[in-house]
Amino acid sequence: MTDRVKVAVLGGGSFGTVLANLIGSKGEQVYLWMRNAERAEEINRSHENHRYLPGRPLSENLTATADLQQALQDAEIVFVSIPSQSFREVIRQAKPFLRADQIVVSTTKGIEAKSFSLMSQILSEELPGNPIGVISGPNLAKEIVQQQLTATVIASEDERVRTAVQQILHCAFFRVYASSDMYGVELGGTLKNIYAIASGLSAALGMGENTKSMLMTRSLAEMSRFAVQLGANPMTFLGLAGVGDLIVTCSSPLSRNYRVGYALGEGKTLEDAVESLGEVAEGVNTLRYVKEKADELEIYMPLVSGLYEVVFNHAPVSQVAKMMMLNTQSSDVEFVLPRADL
Ligand SMILES: NC(=O)C1=CN([C@@H]2O[C@H](COP(=O)(O)OP(=O)(O)OC[C@H]3O[C@@H](n4cnc5c(N)ncnc54)[C@H](O)[C@@H]3O)[C@@H](O)[C@H]2O)C=CC1
Ligand SMILES: O=C(CO)COP(=O)(O)O
Repeated sequence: MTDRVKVAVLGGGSFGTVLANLIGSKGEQVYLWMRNAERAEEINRSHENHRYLPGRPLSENLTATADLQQALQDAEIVFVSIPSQSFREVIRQAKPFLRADQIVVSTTKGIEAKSFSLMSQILSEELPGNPIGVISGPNLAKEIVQQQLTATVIASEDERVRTAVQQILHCAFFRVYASSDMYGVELGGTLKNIYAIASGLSAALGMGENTKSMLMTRSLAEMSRFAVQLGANPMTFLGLAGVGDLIVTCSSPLSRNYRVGYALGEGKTLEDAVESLGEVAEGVNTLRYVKEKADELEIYMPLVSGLYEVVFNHAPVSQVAKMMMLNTQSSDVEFVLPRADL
């Protein structure tokens, strides 16, 4: 008999592989599910994911598989690391193999088209009986695989989920903090991708450190304004899943969203910028959906509106930036001085 926890990670891209490897390196048995059987075999043979993490040896406790049933049947915790566009489809494929006592945790930082659902909402709809949670925080896959110190947030209304995920993930280079604001934590990770594009763009255009700081701080104001309108707790944005993830994604060329912005700033087309990544950059679609939602709910989001014009309507950045700078005067922290009281 063994008391080792069995875990499944769905999605064999950058983050799924890094997460499975972290769990495996703690001595737990982990299945990494991917749709491509040849690639799974190759990972098991070489103990390396050449496509997403070349040159990084993976734990011997990690088994890659293209067989969903094999991955899921004994798992106590299932992490889902599938881009938002395919998230529901994969959950529906997994559903026949899942029992109601299995914990399901999303790592995905995106929004479903049309429904404007976050991944936790998809999980609640598709798996109403399962305990669910989300993780989010400053978690660049390529730094975690190098064991650079960082932390994440496990958010769930269910205390058992928070404790189980803290136990399975925490280690000397990865701390796991808890939250009960699942929606806020998830929105933080999702919305910051938009502002990472804006940051990459401004870096490519040679904007200074004052500009960068203003951009990040006003991004935080805008994100929390939007999230509060949608029912999240604004205090969540002071934590790792809010300001923590915003800082890293707006500062690092390891962020794919930042790189898309940078490429746009260098004059590449959106199609070229996205294609040259070869990985998902959730922020592009998120920008589209959040712009629509903000218009519908009449939420003031000047950065989203301005970036939307630049990315999708080819508006010149200088013109958009000038318009924003000369906009009506506003409040710094609107939880201190509400905009309506100006
Ligand atoms: N890479 C990172 O640093 C981090 C990523 N995330 C989030 O995790 C999610 C996944 O990101 P990455 O792994 O980085 O993306 P990625 O682009 O590196 O890999 C995505 C993986 O999903 C697979 N996939 C896509 N559609 C599928 C389908 N229908 N069925 C089966 N597999 C499918 C792809 O084949 C690929 O292996 C994203 O929402 C991202 O925002 C979260 C934290 C950090
Ligand atoms: O969410 C991330 C880091 O926390 C990864 O960001 P990108 O998807 O922009 O690479």
